[in-house]
Amino acid sequence: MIKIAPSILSADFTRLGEEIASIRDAEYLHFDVMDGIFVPNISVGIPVLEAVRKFTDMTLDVHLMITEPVRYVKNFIDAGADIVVIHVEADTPERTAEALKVIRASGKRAGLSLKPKTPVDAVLPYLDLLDLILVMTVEPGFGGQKFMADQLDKVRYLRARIDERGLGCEIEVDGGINPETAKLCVDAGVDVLVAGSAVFGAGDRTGVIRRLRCLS
Ligand SMILES: O=C(CO)[C@@H](O)[C@H](O)COP(=O)(O)O
Ligand SMILES: [Fe+2]
Repeated sequence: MIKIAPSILSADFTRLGEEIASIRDAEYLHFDVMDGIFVPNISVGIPVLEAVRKFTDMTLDVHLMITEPVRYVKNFIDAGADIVVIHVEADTPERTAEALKVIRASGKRAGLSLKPKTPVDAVLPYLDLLDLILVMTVEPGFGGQKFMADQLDKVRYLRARIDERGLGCEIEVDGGINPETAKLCVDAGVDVLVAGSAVFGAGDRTGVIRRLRCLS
């Protein structure tokens, strides 16, 4: 069963509660955090995550696009994150492993993401520490960009490595996902589809979530 993770980056922040209520058919709520350094944009952070946590019991999938995330992973867990995804490019290998261990030691799910230009084998040393790998299918920083189909080779490669080792790690894709590109991702072996503009740009949220699951 494919999981859908609407990204609230594309939601109407003046009506955030209603927007979250409109996507309760989805499995995860994707929460993008940008620091203006790791990516050329700044989004929302800990106080907004705390407010979202109070409002919903959905699984909160927090995508940290920040440098040296080990400094803040505990704060995001305390604010209510269920899954904390950091970037493999954001710190040294030692501190990346340390951050992943902190997440798991807190009883939360640990994720690692890679940017389009990062080789797929960058995440392999961390496989035993991971509950989720997030393959970026756009350059991180902005919603509404065009899907990069060449990133699906990474998905196929990771699917094979995860399955041959019998791991439970999920593969998530993020960027430019709509009902057409969702089908390509699912065929390549993706478990979780992040979608921002495709979900929040649609009037019928239930219908678009169903179409993203490739059910109709
Ligand atoms: O992490 C990011 C962007 O950096 C994403 O989660 C976007 O928010 C996805 O938006 P769409 O491409 O689906 O509009
Ligand atoms: Fe994201």
